Amino acid sequence: MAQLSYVSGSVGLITLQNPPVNVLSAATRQGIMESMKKALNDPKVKSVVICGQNGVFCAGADIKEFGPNISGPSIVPLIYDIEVANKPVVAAIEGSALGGGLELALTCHYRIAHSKTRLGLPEVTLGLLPGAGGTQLLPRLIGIPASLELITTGRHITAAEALQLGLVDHVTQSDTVDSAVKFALSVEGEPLDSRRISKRPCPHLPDLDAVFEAVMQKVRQKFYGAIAPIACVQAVRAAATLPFSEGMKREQQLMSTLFTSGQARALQYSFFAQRAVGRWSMPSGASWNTSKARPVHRAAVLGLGTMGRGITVALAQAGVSVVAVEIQEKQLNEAREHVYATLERGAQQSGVSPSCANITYSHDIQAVADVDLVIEAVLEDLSLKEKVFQQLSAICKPGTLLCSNTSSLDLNCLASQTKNPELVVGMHFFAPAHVMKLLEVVYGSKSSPEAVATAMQLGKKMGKISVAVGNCRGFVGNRMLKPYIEQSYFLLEEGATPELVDKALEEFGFPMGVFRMSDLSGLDVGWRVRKEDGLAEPVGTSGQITRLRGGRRYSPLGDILCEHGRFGQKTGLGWYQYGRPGGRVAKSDPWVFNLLEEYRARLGLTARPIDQQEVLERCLYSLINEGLCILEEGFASSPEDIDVIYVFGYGWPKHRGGPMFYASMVGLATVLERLDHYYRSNPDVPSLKPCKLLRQLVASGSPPVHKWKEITKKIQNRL
Ligand SMILES: C/C=C(\C)C(=O)SCCNC(=O)CCNC(=O)[C@H](O)C(C)(C)COP(=O)(O)OP(=O)(O)OC[C@H]1O[C@@H](n2cnc3c(N)ncnc32)[C@H](O)[C@@H]1OP(=O)(O)O
Repeated sequence: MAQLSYVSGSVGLITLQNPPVNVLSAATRQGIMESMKKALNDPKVKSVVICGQNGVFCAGADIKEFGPNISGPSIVPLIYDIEVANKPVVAAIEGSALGGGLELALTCHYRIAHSKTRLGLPEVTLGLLPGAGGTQLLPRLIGIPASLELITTGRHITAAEALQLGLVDHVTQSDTVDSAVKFALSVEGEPLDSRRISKRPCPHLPDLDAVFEAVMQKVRQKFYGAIAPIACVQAVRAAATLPFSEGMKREQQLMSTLFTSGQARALQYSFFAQRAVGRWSMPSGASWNTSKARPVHRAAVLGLGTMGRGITVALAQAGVSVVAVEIQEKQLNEAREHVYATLERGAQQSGVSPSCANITYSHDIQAVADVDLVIEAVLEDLSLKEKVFQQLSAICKPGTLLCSNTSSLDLNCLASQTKNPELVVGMHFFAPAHVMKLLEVVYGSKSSPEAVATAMQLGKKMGKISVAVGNCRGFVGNRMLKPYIEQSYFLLEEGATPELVDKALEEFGFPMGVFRMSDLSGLDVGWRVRKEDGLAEPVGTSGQITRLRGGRRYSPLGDILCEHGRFGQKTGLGWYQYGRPGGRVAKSDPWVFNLLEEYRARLGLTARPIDQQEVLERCLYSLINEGLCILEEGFASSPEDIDVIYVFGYGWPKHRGGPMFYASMVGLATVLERLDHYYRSNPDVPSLKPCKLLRQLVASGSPPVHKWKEITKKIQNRL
């Protein structure tokens, strides 16, 4: 797991060998310890170079080993043996130096990095802090403000930025190990005291208290409810105020609290879940490892509204050549300007040149004739989309993949309009499409595994986390949102206010509560769908209100708001008031309170006190229940798929893992008991009826999420 070899006469070369990313597993730690001892005891060796095999230095501790019983040597004493070494030790950094990998490099006396290396201390994203001395060493090397920023965000930086910060000594474009060996030879025999970072004082900061106060406030706001960023700030403060050995003790103290926390478990689960969704499968048995993606050199985007523009930007930024089509001349010109400005802004932020040359614009649908893949993003109207798919099928060259960005329509209806339904898949992007990480890749009953593989791969190329899902109403994300929103309306009917519901959800960790979120996305969108479904009937001011529709309880409150022209932020009025159309600051609106009072009076409903616990239980457990139904029916293949969708598309707080993981943390038996309780008092609300899978999981002793598959498989096989 770590190999010592001898090069250039006097250099001991220690190579970490733990593919794919040389994590510091027990065996690797043991290997480093033994190799280091051997090299230091060998009189022929005058200097040491540490590198990683296959072009990757080290991705840090092995996250899979985290738990109560870690075996093998601990990281901290192991890497400090390096710092105290009496021979110069040089880190040859390429690929990645992350977490414990960077801390290993920090205890070396010199750091040489390849220009393409990424460096960082991402422990905070795993619910931890850099607990192998990172919080004490980094501030001594690069100062407190820069360390606070890197440690509390976990951001990966380039070698160029690392050089600028003083984190590495040299950046090379050529062979990193060769450069490091030459460098090691050049410093053999030189004094090392000044190279030992732990011996340096932390650079003085005159307004220390003010800096830490401001950062703490920022962190509390930005990572609401997350404990790791706060511990990171506290640990860096120890570096600024305590001697090194005391600071290390404080780091360990803070780390031990984080290490066993539920938040750390959730975030580490999420790390592996993000990677697991790439190993997709379909009910037919087709999967990622049996299906080959086609290359997509040229793609078209059809319809340049908000979504189409975002998708165009994301494709261009991924280096795909794009044909952007919009039949309305005015909209086409606006889109061209918008896309150009967005690409320019993005290029300025990332320091690369904009990708505008990759895009051609047309108002003629014939322009898509020779592309490899089309993403349709026209208005969410079934008959319009059906017509577009007929046209695409006639125009495109044979084999072109036809994708729809629909968020709710039946993909099979669109596929049935084409000559080759196997080439049709959904690519459901989230607004803004060039920013949001999530992509739902939707397979219809005839979609080929090759089509799914191609859409998944294209998503990855666009920097998305792509999740393959089945074609049910609303797919996975929006389908689960329906009972969540429904419960929030029922809560208003029973006595809650939008403020109370939103506060409970925001304190849980959502960036916005359900009502503020609905105001942002536009209330008219759901209203249109409900009208198409025959649910939203005009209520007016004197009309009869029926709360039972299609045999189940229905709340027309959202429809009533729309009837008053209150569509949310865009009209300046929704569940809140925003001062002007397009305003963003939500203020309570007495009009809404009056409406709720009148509404309850008309229906003979008596408002009762509702607490935050009830809001959370009803909104979240009904959403979780729907997720479990989706798993039961096989429209998602694993709980990880659902959790990734919710964390990356719907603002579910990352440190709570996702709805499925959260349910397992709360206890599936508790979720079942509470749903049973609410369903008993609301028998006309089917989404509160616990699904079969939930009962079965509880009956099987509530296994952890990664074991659910054994049970879902059994249920799905019986369907
Ligand atoms: C205390 C805590 C200390 C001291 C720590 O060090 S905590 C760990 C800090 N390090 C990280 O958070 C780095 C995590 N890894 C990554 O960011 C990326 O994997 C990467 C940038 C290093 C490489 O990215 P990429 O090339 O896209 O590859 P994958 O992400 O797909 O990874 C390949 C497989 O390696 C597994 N992996 C990666 N890092 C770790 C790790 N630290 N521990 C355990 N396993 C790791 C990853 O899950 C992939 O495995 P499979 O999913 O393919 O089985």
